[in-house]
Amino acid sequence: MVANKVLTLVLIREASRVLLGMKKRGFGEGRWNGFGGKVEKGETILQGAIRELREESGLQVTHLDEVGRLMFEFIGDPQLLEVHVFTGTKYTGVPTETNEMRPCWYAVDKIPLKEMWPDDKYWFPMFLKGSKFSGYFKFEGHNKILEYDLKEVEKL
Ligand SMILES: CCc1c(NC)nc(N)nc1N1CCCCC1
Repeated sequence: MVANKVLTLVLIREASRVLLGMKKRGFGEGRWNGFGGKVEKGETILQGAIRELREESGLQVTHLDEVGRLMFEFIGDPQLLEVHVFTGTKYTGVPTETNEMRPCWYAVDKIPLKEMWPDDKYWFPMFLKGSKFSGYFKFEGHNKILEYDLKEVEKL
């Protein structure tokens, strides 16, 4: 039995814009996404989210709210990915390009969904509405969703 791989995804939001990063290498390269990655031993999921945001964007936050939980299965890979999605509005620092990510603010009505992971077009509207959401996506490769379910929830 292979344990889930726990990952974080942080979306920093201001009134009418969201901070995304262009992934410059590795998993998800060439796609806009929030900031995040693996949770390391000895840190909580929230601490991992705060760390990845700082490492990948230069922004520091003291508080994040968990707004979503997404499970991903990739056909042929026994390890499920468990992504904890967070949002925050209060930060210090300025978005800074790193060797992982090139940050850019996007207006909420101009989110580049076609240049993002295919699942985003399903849950991003829930994120923008301020809903909490929980979902599962079965991928074949990195571009094809074979099946999914997704629902808005009162409580994660
Ligand atoms: C699990 C992959 C993934 C994905 N779908 C497949 N969709 C989005 N938006 N982000 C993802 N992560 C966010 C955590 C860090 C890795 C990439």
